Amino acid sequence: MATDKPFTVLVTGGAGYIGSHAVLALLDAGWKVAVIDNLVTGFRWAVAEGATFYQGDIADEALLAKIIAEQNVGAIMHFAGSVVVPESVSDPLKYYHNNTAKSRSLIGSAVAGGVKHFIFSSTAATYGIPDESPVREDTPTVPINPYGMSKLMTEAMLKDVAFAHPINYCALRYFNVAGADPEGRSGQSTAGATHLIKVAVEAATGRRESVAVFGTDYATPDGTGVRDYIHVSDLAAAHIHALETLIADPATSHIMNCGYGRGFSVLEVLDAVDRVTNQTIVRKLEPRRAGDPDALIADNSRILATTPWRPKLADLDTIVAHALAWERKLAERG
Ligand SMILES: O=c1ccn([C@@H]2O[C@H](COP(=O)(O)OP(=O)(O)O[C@H]3O[C@H](CO)[C@@H](O)[C@H](O)[C@H]3O)[C@@H](O)[C@H]2O)c(=O)[nH]1
Repeated sequence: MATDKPFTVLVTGGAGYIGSHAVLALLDAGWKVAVIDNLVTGFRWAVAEGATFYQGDIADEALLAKIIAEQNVGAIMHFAGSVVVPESVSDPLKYYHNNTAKSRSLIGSAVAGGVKHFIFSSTAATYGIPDESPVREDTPTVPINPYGMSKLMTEAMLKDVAFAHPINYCALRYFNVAGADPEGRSGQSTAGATHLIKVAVEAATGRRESVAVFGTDYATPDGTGVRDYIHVSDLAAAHIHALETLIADPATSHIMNCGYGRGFSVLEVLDAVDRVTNQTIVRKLEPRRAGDPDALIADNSRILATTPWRPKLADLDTIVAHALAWERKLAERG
């Protein structure tokens, strides 16, 4: 595609769930895209054809230097990392290695290669169990697991590096990411997923017998946990708006929540899945899962005020319908 964009965007983890959607959104917006992914949890087929693919490790400094030079990389969107919260509790060093140490190496490669812009995939897990919801960016960050801390440490590195070197950054703190590309080009494929909407559509397509409802005694209207579910394609679009805002104004906000500012309970999500599929999935009421806050909803006023990003796919049934369509596609593939 002909492009008026000034440089290539390098997407780390572009074969993964969120990264592959960012690649699609960048290509759709006319950006030139390169992807680096080690394919440990990502899939080669998830990388859109228009992107130049490099299989390798983000901490491979020689490879990064080569990619940055030969692709004229001016921005990095950094998604690569480990993302399973309970695993981060049982194997914290894996998270400090994959998410923190390797990010340190990648940021070093960006500075050495003269990359000017860095968009970082951060998380609402940096807030831990906040005292109040909606959560603002200046709500204290007190992660309750190594996953959240590994991301918060990377935010801290970026802040210090951006002060010392000619690179600017934006860290996007995601709330609960769900759904799939509306055109069916990508989706969430990880086996053994634990995320509610993924689990629920697996049940709706016969890959599981039931869905556990973890806790019915939370301080929420129906007693089940409330989360701010954001469509993965809206999230991908937020990255492009963050990048374009950063290019226009390097002093723009460096931390932005990504959510819709509204929440749904576990039971409301399961009801949506029933509505969309016209069936009733089996609910198993179980005790609370360790470390789950009652409610986690983004205050998204900063990203709305700072960038032109606006939610387009916020309807819960739409999110579920897209997740379901992708799940059916996976089932057909076997
Ligand atoms: O089988 C399930 C799975 C989840 N839940 C509940 O559903 C809600 C959402 O859970 P889940 O989809 O697992 O997401 P979270 O635990 O909210 O964590 C997400 O949001 C975090 C940010 O706070 C990110 O860091 C994590 O990567 C991301 O998984 C919570 O109330 C869970 O207790 C169930 O009741 N049954």
